[in-house]
Amino acid sequence: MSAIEQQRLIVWTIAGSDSGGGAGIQADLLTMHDLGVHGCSVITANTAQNTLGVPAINAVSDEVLQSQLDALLDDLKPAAIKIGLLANAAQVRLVANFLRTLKAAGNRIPVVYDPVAVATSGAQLTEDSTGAAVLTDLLPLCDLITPNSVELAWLARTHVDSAETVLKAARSVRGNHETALLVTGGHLEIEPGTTSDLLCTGHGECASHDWLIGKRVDTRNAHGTGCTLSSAIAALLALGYPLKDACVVANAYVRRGLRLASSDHIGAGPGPVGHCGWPDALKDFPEVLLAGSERAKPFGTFSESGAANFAAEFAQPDSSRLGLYPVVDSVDWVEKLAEEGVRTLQLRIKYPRTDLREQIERAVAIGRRYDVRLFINDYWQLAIECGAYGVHLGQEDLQSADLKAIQAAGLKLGISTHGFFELLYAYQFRPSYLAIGAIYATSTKDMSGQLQGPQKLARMAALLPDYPLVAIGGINCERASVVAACGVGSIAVVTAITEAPDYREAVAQLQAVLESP
Ligand SMILES: Cc1ncc(COP(=O)(O)OP(=O)(O)O)c(N)n1
Ligand SMILES: Cc1nc(C(=O)O)sc1CCOP(=O)(O)O
Ligand SMILES: [Mg+2]
Repeated sequence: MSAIEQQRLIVWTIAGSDSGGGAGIQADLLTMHDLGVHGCSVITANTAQNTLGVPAINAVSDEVLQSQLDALLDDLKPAAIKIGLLANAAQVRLVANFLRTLKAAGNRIPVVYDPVAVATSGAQLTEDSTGAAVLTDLLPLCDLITPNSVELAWLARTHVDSAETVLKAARSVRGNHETALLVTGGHLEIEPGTTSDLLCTGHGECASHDWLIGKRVDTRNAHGTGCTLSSAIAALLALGYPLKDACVVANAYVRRGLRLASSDHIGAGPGPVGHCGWPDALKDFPEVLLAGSERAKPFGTFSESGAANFAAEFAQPDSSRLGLYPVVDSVDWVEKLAEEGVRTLQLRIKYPRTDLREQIERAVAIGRRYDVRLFINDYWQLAIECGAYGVHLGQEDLQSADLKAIQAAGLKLGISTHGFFELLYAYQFRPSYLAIGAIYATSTKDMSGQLQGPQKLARMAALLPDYPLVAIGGINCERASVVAACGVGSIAVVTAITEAPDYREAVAQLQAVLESP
């Protein structure tokens, strides 16, 4: 094994072999390789199949299944596990016991289960009694399960044919478990020309759901999409992607595979989905449905209050490259940095005093005098009243702020995002800029669990090449050129300037990085 391969994270697939090479273990290993992890396989059944059907399942014995799991555990410990076809209830219980033992030993390994029950051809792939064992034994041990609507109906023992019935069935399958559920929408067309995946996450009071709407690709080469999606999610979880990010990137990976394999001819029946590398085109990514948009109506998530406050397409800044963007907590800093020729600034006051309005008024006046794009963090009403250039809001503010009022007043709007899911969500509002953070660990604010790093930043920036993008979090003079090379036109900093030994020197260095071609 080469040095590079030894550093690769290991992901297991516990699934059936597809002799036709389009789905099952074969699709899983192609996906894992494509996304940069090392795939190991535990074969549950040697299916005899081609693009026309599945003549035989050929489940392996419990001993054969167990021996593969034991061999891998001895030497090739996984960073994530994907489970696909389990041919009978005994296999479900065996795999569940294995996972239970792993967890009892203190292992925290993400598990994604794609409850393969019916092939795209319509062939039944698992014994009927398997569904009950899945719900009682396996589901509680999984982080995510990814049924399509047919498999969801099979698990929930109900009919699924609309957004409402998908949601109801998904809730009944999840019960009280923390296991997230992603219902893939390839079999059900809720909105013409699109696929709608339902992602249910959280637990108890925090339970929520999101619809991911993607362009439907007109192709018959869709064999193996479920296996590809679930193994892509497992690979991404192994690589440290949060669950929602892993789901939207995997969704795009599959759509890219469908799009690029659409003209292939492999076999006389539906050919395999392609495995075509990292998804770097926005058109392959799903849109995250917003509750206030008209589009939410057929999904039952439309609310009058959401609609009353929904606004998109905010005023664009004069340049998509906002340059150096210091974020400071006082009017003094606004003035000192404006004097240094900084063109974009944010006033971020986290401990407001009684003279907050006056501070904002003074900052706005300085901004006007020096022709600075001055954004006010959080206090959108005062920003409107004082005539600021713009407002910066966090994701959670999007529910409470009056977006229509911000838009009507002509203020620019910047929105914080942390990862692919939030980026896609915030992009629906078409704000004046999108901030991506935290790129590195920062002492200014607790961003643990939300660190992106330059590779993810570059991948996100590639999706929106012409959009005003701002990188923030832990960026200093040494790191600035790496960050700028990721494709953002602006870098926001707090301590790199406010705690610099010489702030003028820091401004000059950071500006030089951002202005160099
Ligand atoms: C440019 C920029 N990006 C992100 C943030 C963070 O904003 P938010 O999520 O609202 O968090 P607080 O700043 O309010 O703690 C920002 N301020 N500026
Ligand atoms: C205020 C803030 N927001 C972030 C985000 O990721 O949304 S990171 C951050 C702190 C930035 O401070 P510094 O430049 O000192 O690391
Ligand atoms: Mg804020």
